[in-house]
Formats: sequence, structure tokens, C-alpha cells
Amino acid sequence: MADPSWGEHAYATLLLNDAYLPGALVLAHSLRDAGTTKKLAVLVTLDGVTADAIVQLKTVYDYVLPVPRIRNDKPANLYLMNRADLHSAFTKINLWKQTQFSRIVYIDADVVAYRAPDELFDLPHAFAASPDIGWPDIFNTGVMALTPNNGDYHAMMAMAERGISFDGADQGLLNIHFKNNFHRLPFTYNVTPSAHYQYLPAYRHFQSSINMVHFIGPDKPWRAGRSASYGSAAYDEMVGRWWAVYDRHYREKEISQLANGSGNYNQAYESQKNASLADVKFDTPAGGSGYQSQAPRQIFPWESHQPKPTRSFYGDEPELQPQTPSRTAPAAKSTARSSVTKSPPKSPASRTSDNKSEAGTGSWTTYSRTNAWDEVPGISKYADAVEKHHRSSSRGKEGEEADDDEEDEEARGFKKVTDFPTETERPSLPVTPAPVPRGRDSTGKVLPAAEGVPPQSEWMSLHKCGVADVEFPVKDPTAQLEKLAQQQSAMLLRKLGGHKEGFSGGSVGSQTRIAQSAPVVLSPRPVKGTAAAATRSLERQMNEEESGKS
Ligand SMILES: O=c1ccn([C@@H]2O[C@H](COP(=O)(O)OP(=O)(O)O[C@H]3O[C@H](CO)[C@@H](O)[C@H](O)[C@H]3O)[C@@H](O)[C@H]2O)c(=O)[nH]1
Ligand SMILES: [Mn+2]
Repeated sequence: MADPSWGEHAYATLLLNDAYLPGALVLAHSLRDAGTTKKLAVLVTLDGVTADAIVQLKTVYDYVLPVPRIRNDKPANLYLMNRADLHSAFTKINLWKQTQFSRIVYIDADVVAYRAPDELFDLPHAFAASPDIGWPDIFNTGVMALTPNNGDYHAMMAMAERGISFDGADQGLLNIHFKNNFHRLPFTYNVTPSAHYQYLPAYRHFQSSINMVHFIGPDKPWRAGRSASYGSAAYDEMVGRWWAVYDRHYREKEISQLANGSGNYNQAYESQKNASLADVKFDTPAGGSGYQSQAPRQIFPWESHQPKPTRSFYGDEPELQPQTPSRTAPAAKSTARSSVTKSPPKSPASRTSDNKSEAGTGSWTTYSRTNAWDEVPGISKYADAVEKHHRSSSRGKEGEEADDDEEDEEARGFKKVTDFPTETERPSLPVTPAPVPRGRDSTGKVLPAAEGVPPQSEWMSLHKCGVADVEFPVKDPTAQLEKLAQQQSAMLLRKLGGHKEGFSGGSVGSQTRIAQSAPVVLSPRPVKGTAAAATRSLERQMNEEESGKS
């Protein structure tokens, strides 16, 4: 019988036990929300993953594929990195046995996709991966584009049986097997934030090109809980993106289960549940009373006679913040498969510095105090421009106040110093030279007439004869000027078109040859036919004039 998945492209992840179930679910949702057109597969070891978990996986994955666990019987090297829990990471080798797929993009379960990197399926290379942050000459095995084949599979199985791996897990084995025979993907496909080392300026500069974030190490977002802070704004932001996806699909369900007193929780949610309890207990009718003793000590006198709060329910609260913005399609795009819950995207990724002490004051404390869009360069640039315009128009009347505004803005840290104009923006920056009086220099001295400049009448007819297929009404100077302005902008567009090509090639590295790289920054209409010929001819004409003058 023909296998219907033969030759298909599929994203695949791995689930060895229920402990990573929240990760696997969030990963799948993040890809679907981003509008992927590819199938989703999860490899599961049935000795570790429960039936309940498989039911959940089936709501969002197209294929749940049981695979044999491959354990490292010589796990000594795992202790070198303090990750004894990775004793069965060799199970990833099963990916190369999935020859029903022509191409697999493997993604660890601790990854959240900011956009769906479907272009990785079109790479011509048999194997591709991003650099590892701990040793950038090798690749990280959390994101890999691969072509399943029995040769690699058997070679790596032979290594696994002998425990050949410098870290005791799959990354140490795969890097020995592939050595330098891997195509190096940009880091943006596997951004591995570290709470210990963060190159913040680079993060701010490149954050808009992040494709996927991978939470390496033992502290996964779902273990630390929604409100944990890692002491790094960048890290917290990325964890916030993971929670935004989680909340979009599961927060409402979680809350209704708690409100119903349903204790029927999957074990994998244990730690998560505790964190959620802290977050939601005051949203639920029954929640408040048991926790009054945790209310903070009174500080201000009016706190003793504050009005009694009226009951409020989850869903009544005002929308404090929109969904974390993403360059991906909205949640509504997700398919019918993601029918676990139909949570509207109302819960933001909430990050607070110390939720535990604030828990007693209610769930609103877990909302972020920043706007999610503060980090979107396009929006902050627009806001900048609006403020600047406002300032310059008010400066005339109330100059001093306007200056104060500017100081405030800096104090608020509104400006991001790495927020440079992009390549495509730079040429369009307006230049307004100071007016120089006609026929005089800056000191007012009368200048001699320029030599070799044709009189105005000739200047107009000169252009007429140079431009093919374009009729110039020589006698009408206004129309003439308009025409010139149009040609001027056509030329500029053509120049920018050249920039665009360079940009899309460079964004992923030209050697990666990634097809249809998604975000087109600027798409000028091609200047066609006679108009193009006219523009070229005009350009030539102007060049000749230029050289003729000097
Ligand atoms: O108890 C576990 C442990 C792991 N996994 C799966 O195995 C993957 C790898 O484990 P993970 O905790 O994500 O490892 P990392 O912290 O990311 O550590 C690095 O080192 C690992 C071992 O070499 C590689 O597998 C990773 O890709 C690499 O990023 C996970 O994402 C899951 O898909 C489970 O399902 N359950
Ligand atoms: Mn991982």
C-alpha cells in the first residue's frame, strides 16, 4: 500500500516523556500560527509518553510517530555538562530512518518559532544546522534541515551503540559524524539565548530577523513558570514570546479547568499549574478568599479604608495589551487541527520581576508594563516621526517645553540607539539645502554667469530629442517639470530595486540560496517598456550633459 506521506516535507520534533509536552505543543502552534504549509510530525517513545499526552499531540500534529528509545549506555560525558536527563537524546537518530519524508526540518521541543521557516525545505544541502553558542565551530542539534537516508542512519546507530559522543548526547555524536560536512545556517534560525552571556546590542540590532528561539539548558520556560524573571530583559522578552503562544492556545482552558475545580491535570503541567494558580486565583470567583493572608502589608493610610472590590471574572478585564506582535500570521490562521481551545488572543505574555510577592494583589500585576510594540522598530520609528513633527510644530510657540519633551523621551529610554535607518530607507532621506539667493554667493557678492550653460529654451529642447517615445510639450514648463519629476522617481525606484536584491540575498547569506525569503521590504513596480527606455535614455543624456559641462 502506498504511504500517503511519501516524499512529503515535514517539520519534526521529539518527545521522550511528558515533561516536554508543553514545549512540543507550543512549538507546533507557533508554526501553525505563522501559517506554515508543511506537515507537522512528532517522534514519540511510547515507554515515556502517556496516552493523555498523545491525545493532546494529535490535536496539533499531523503525524505522531512511535520510535524506539535509543539510550546512551555510556553516559559519563553527559555529566560533563550536567545533563544526565539527556540519556536518551540519541533517539533523534531515528529522524534519518523516516524515509517516508523527502525532507525534514527537525526542531527541538524547547523552541518557539517567530515565523515559519518553510524555506529551509528548499535548501539544496543534505544537512544544514546553525552554530552552537557554546562552541560556534560546531552546530547545535536543536534545529536541523535533513534528508532522511539509511546510510547516515546506520552509521550513526553504530556510533550510538558504542557511546561515541563527546557530550554523551546527540549533539556530540552528530558533530563527530558530520564533521564539517554541514551547511551552516544563520544563527537567526536557532537563536539560543543565555542568561549568562547575552550580546545585547546584537540582539537589539537583529531581533527583527529572528526566525526561531531555542531555550537550551535545563531551565525551560514551562518549568520556570509564567512569571519567572531571568535578570535579562532580552531573555525575558524571548521567554515572553513562548508564553504568548502558550496563552493564546491554552490559558483559557487552564483557567476554566481551575474554576471547575477539575484536578484532572496532566502530570507534565504540574509545575506549570502552580505558576498558573498564582496568576489566576483572584480571577476566579472562589479564588480570592484562601489567599488573603498573603496580601501585602499596608503602607499608605488610605489602604485601610479602600472600597471593597466587586467580583470580576476572567474575560471581563480590560485589554491591557495586545498580543505580542509577530511577523507571522495571526492565530486565526491556524487550522482546524489546533482545536484544543479556541482561546482568543487576549492573554499577553506577562512578565514581572517578582510575582510571588505580588500575587496577593491580583492577576493584573502579572501584566507587562511595557507595550509589546515598543520593540517593533517600524512602529517606534513612526512614533518618533509623529513626536518629532509635533515638537517642531509646537517649538515655535513653546520652544522650552518642546525641549523638555525631548529630555523626557530620553529618560524614558524610548530611543533605541541601534535603530538605524535601513539600507532601503537611507537614499530617501530628504535633504533640504539652505536657500542661496540667486546669482549671489553666501556673502552677497554677485557671481559671474556660468560658462557653457545653454539658455533655457535650448535646455528644454535638448531633453525632448533625447527621450524616445515620450512627447514633451516644450512650450509648457509646468508639464515639463512634472515629467522630469516622474522620471526622477522612476530612476530612484530602479536604484532601490537594486538594493532590494542585495538585501534579500544578504539576509540569509547568499550561499544559503534560500528561495522566496519571505519579507519583501520594498517591491517597486518594474519600470517597463517605453518608459524604461525613456528613463535609460534620459539618464544617458544627463550623464553626457554632466561630462559636457565639466
Ligand atoms: O526529558 C527529555 C529530554 C529531552 N527531550 C527531547 O530532546 C530534546 C533535546 O533536549 P533539550 O533539553 O532540548 O537539550 P538542550 O538543552 O537544547 O541541549 C543541547 O544538547 C542536547 C544534547 O546534545 C541537544 O539535543 C540539543 O539540541 C542541544 O541544544 C528536547 O528538546 C526534546 O525534544 C524530551 O522529550 N524529554
Ligand atoms: Mn533544546
